[in-house]
Amino acid sequence: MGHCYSRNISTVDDDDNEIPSVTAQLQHHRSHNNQQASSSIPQSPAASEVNPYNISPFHSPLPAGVAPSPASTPGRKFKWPFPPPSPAKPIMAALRRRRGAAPQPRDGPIPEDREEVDHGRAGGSGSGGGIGGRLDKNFGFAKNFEAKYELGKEVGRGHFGHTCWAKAKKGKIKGQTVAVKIISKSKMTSALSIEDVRREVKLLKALSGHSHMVKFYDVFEDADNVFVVMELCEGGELLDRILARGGRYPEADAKRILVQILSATAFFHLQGVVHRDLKPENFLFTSKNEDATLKVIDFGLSDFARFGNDLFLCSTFLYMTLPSRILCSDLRGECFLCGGLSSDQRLNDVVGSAYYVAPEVLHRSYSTEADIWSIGVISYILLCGSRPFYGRTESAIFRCVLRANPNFEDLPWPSISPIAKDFVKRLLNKDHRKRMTAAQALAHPWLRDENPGLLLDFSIYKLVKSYIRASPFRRAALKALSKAIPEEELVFLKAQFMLLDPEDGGLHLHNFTTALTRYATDAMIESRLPDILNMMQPLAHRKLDFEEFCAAAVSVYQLEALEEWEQIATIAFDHFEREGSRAISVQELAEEMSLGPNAYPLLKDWIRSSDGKLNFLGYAKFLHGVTVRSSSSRPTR
Ligand SMILES: Nc1ncnc2c1ncn2[C@@H]1O[C@H](COP(=O)(O)OP(=O)(O)OP(=O)(O)O)[C@@H](O)[C@H]1O
Ligand SMILES: [Ca+2]
Ligand SMILES: [Ca+2]
Ligand SMILES: [Ca+2]
Ligand SMILES: [Ca+2]
Repeated sequence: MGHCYSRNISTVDDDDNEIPSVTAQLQHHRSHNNQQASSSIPQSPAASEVNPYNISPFHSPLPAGVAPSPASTPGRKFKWPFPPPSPAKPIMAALRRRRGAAPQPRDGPIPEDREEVDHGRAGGSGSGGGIGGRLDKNFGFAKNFEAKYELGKEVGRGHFGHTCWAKAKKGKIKGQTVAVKIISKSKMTSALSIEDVRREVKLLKALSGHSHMVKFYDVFEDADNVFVVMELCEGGELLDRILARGGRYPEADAKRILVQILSATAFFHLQGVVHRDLKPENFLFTSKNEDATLKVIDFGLSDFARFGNDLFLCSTFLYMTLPSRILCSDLRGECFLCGGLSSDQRLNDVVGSAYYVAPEVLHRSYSTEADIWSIGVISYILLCGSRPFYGRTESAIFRCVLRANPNFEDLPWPSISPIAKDFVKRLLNKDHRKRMTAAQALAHPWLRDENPGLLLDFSIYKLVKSYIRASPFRRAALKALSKAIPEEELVFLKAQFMLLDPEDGGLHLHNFTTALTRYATDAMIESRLPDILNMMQPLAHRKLDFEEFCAAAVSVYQLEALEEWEQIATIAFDHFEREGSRAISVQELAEEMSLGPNAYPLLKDWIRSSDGKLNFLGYAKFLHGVTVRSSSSRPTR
């Protein structure tokens, strides 16, 4: 228990001495699938000895004898068990306990009962959807699917639906072959699951124009199903290609894949959308060609990003569910479970496949950075053929995600370029605030040359918003910091500045608005981005020149993750000391940081007794808007 290690896809399992031939594996796989289809009897431990999942290089996260999910894609050459996308068990178990029901075993099989788990969300009862209740499953979609399309064979299957080949009988795309994802209404057993399907269709439609998003054509329904008609991607899943190669990509090939993944991600993040289920099964190639275009699919777990209003889980709650001491000491703020919300209000969803799930998804609210983590996991797998976080059970994987540092020492890492390693590490930072954004990742020196062009980074908006709403003292601190920004980051900031189309050397509010409008889809309109723009109102009456833009748009957390942080902070502090010359009291400082009197003892240490100014330590902490645990309120970010 608690062992964290990554696995080599192309090597033998400790427990097995020989790798069976590919054909043998396939035969095992087929017979296993048949077995599953013909009988629902759980496998005995004896049966698991011949279970092909035991020889899978992707180790089953399920305990011995527990059959993996039946979801499988026909025609797939290799099929290793990936867990279903809902590591919701810990939260559900804790809720049950809170309601006085018996706890469920912590390391039991991953729940397949989607109806109960409901994508990891609690609160079905609160939202009016109960099993067997009268749910309105009418979406208002067209009803004449059969008149327009001729359905062919199945091309893929997931936990929520299966996808078939089809041919358009009439209309604009007459004669064209398409893919149809068929989602059964019988699986929609709560208002939330219906809402999820509605949102999946809405997002697919809104994001459809981008070159790395699957193209949406049409949507229909009948009494039993919803039919989502989209572009047919004939090249199969990225997962299959990774497996076919034994998991290792030469850097040049990995880069080609990642640039496509990241440009799609930068695009939907700019729209205010988080995918939440980025994994190699959810990227498809348009054709069988080696250099086929990659497309993102499956917005079934997606949602609009929440910006800056994080909710917190308390350590007691987490201690019950994920026994990790790191979590407890790390948590700050108010728990949304104990902090007065009733338990039938919606939890922050815990979604995404276990292997790709970001630490903050496991311990608090999260946003677009969680997708970046998943891309970090994919990058790691592409480059070295192993998973960075591995465990035999779902909670073992989670512990590993929370505690373990991925291995960058063993083979083949010594042969991988340091710049590629730096790239992966900057995606897999456990602190979501220190991770690169998708637009930054595309500008990283490892990818820069592959890159078709820089993209507007939505996170700039968040940073500028908090800068212009910060106190003058804090802005002065950030201005001092901007004098010490390393060249690499300056290049990125300059590019973002130019993308915002400055006038007479500076940016006005309308430059920010116009730049967003240029890229806006229907998704953006429904997202929180318009709220952020509203909060930038103070910029209507002034202008940010490049120097001040740097102070506003630099991420202190990201700088702090750099090896040179100490030097950067020292240079910045020297500037600040010269310019921020006024003496401050503890009360003033607490006010600047919106902290209560509880924080006074701590803030005292930040102020030099000789002259009442911030000391170096205080300056560095002040820059981060550090959270003081004992204080009654949190600073705004
Ligand atoms: N446009 C498409 N073209 C070709 N195949 C597709 C297309 N869309 C989906 N598929 C196939 O169907 C599979 C399932 O689709 P999708 O991921 O949308 O379903 P799901 O039930 O939401 O899956 P999950 O279990 O990951 O939530 C995909 O992994 C892929 O193999
Ligand atoms: Ca459900
Ligand atoms: Ca699948
Ligand atoms: Ca999927
Ligand atoms: Ca899905």
